[in-house]
Amino acid sequence: MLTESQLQGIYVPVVTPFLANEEIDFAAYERYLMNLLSHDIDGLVINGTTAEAPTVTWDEVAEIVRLTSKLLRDTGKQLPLVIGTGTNDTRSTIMRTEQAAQLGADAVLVVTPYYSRPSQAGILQHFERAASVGIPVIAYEVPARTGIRVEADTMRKILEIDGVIGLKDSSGDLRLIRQLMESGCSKPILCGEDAGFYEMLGSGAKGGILASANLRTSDFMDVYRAYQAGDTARAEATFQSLSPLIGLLFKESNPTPLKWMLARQGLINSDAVRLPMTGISEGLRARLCGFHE
Ligand SMILES: O=C(O)C1=N[C@H](C(=O)O)C[C@H](O)C1
Repeated sequence: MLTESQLQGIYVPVVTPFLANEEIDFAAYERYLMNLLSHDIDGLVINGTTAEAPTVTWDEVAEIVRLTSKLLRDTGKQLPLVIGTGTNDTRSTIMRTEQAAQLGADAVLVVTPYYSRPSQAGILQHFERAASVGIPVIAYEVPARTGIRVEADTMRKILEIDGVIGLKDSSGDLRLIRQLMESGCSKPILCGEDAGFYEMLGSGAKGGILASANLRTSDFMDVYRAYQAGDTARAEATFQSLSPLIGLLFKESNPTPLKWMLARQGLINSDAVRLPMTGISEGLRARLCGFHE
């Protein structure tokens, strides 16, 4: 089980490679994951936004988790495995959280319940119930996707729940992390808004869950490690060198640009996504072509 103090560094959210018939391409996933594991990353996130959680079934998630655990065992790597279990329904979130625990997850990622637009009290209870399952919970605030904003005071209360070990903050600005730090929050906050990673480190983030770190992984690690070592000049310069790529990866909905780049580099076989996601535009392709690892 993941502890608060272990929730730091660069956690990479994995993609779900598909075949042309939209089935999961497990062989490609294996190749892609082995490459990722050759880097010194701090953790993996399965079934995040980057994995296309809305269109991947729970049975498929379970298969991906089993394969990932096997590859971790085979390579002797001991990396924390975080599984996304949050939905907009508290009961199904609890069920998935229980199943994630059975699958051997070290923690679960629970997104703010989207679509229903619950009250702040409802959001708090949602996290209380998820945490009551007994596996560590990382709260995930991503208002651009959920359509609802968790108030700083509610988030403070969520982070005070026993069993909630930290926050992935994809709110898109520094207000939430600053308010939480000012209120004395001691639980780790990880950046989930790639373009703001360096600034969030400066505001107290303990690392990031960053889709872009699937590419130029060593450079992302370098930003984090240099920052931790006090070499902010190096961290900032390396991050600046990553910024144009990050900008393009989020020009269209994540993970479609990322999958296109991974396929281009031969790390997965195809950039296929499941509808309603569609492939990237010709214009973005042309711009991404300019990037080489
Ligand atoms: O899958 C994730 O975890 C992430 N999703 C975010 C998003 O697509 O909104 C981006 C972040 O890099 C990680």
